[in-house]
Amino acid sequence: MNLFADLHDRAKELLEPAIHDYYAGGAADEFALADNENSFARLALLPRMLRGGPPPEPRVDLPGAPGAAPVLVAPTAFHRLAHPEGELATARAAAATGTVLISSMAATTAVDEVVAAAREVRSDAAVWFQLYLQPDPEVTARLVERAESAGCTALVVTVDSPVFGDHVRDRRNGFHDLPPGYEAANMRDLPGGPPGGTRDIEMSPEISWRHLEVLRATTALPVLLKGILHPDDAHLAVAQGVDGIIVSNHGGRQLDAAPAPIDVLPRITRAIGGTLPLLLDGGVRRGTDVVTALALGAEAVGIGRPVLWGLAADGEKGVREVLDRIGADVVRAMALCGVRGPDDLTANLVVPRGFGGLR
Ligand SMILES: Cc1cc2nc3c(=O)[nH]c(=O)nc-3n(C[C@H](O)[C@H](O)[C@H](O)COP(=O)(O)O)c2cc1C
Ligand SMILES: CCCCCCC(=O)C(=O)O
Repeated sequence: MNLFADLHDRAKELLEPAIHDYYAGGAADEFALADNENSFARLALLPRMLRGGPPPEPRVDLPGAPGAAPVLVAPTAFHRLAHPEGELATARAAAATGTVLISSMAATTAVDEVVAAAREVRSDAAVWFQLYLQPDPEVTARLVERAESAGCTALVVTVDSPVFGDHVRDRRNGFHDLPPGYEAANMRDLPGGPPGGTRDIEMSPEISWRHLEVLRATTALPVLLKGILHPDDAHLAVAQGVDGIIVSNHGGRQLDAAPAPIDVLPRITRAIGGTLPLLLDGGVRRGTDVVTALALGAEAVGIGRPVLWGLAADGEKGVREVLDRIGADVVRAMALCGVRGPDDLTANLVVPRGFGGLR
């Protein structure tokens, strides 16, 4: 049971089983997928009492997103498979709640339309563009131009996908391609693609820090890396001058042996905390999960699947419900912990659950 269980149930009723499985599934034995939520359940919060003060107002300053909610919409692919309005519905709901939307390169709606939908609702809505670096730098450059001219305020480069994870459910269901009538709309009219058609997204083990250097030389937008788990990579990211890190195991969809992000966050915070913004995603399902991640060094967190469940259950209204629920739950969790906002959250509020009472 979590804050979104009813929306997941409704989404499961409405979605084609193979599409539900694509969204819900993880890689291989789904150990990482399960661990993402279970690791939060293994942590407890030590609340402070009688602190006085106004109700918490959780807002954070992020690259290209001042005063944002501390919960972001993580990039997820193919929203039109969940609802006919797809990414447009997600964008409107995110904008209405002051939530940063990280729009996936694998969206079924082009990024300029996504940003326009968000900005119709709120003129300063922050949309970041998620990017898989492509082996052909010309293709990457064209995608970056698209994101820039759409008005995205940051780029999120996903670095955990040198190959696609082994999605066992998709194999079993024969779900390998987008069904007819859908396209990865950002991949239209790119070099090497079919004339007037969409190019495949390539995941390639060739991609290295050198590609990132080239990218950073071609854009003035802040660049965050998504999918860092090893503290040594966090050091390298700092040395490269990136603008932020999202600690993530891709929702358990890539390396199944990867640890839960919340379990490695303290090491990454110790390694590089304070030098650049750290974000986290994977398994965040309650306000207390958000508070735990912020206490352990994250500035903000992303949620992936719950947004898809809201979208499938009730379009824009359903996504809004998800973002409103988690927003209110964060305020409640902070108030119950006796903190006024993210700045009051420190690692000594977090203890292992069942930590031994008087010991
Ligand atoms: C159906 C689905 C599609 C995803 N597509 C992308 C994507 O296009 N790009 C990306 O960087 N991450 C993608 N992710 C990973 C999410 O950004 C995020 O890391 C993960 O969903 C967070 O975990 P959660 O779903 O437990 O909240 C996807 C995840 C799911 C479930
Ligand atoms: C080769 C298709 C790329 C789609 C990527 C979507 C994704 O990241 C996922 O986890 O699914």
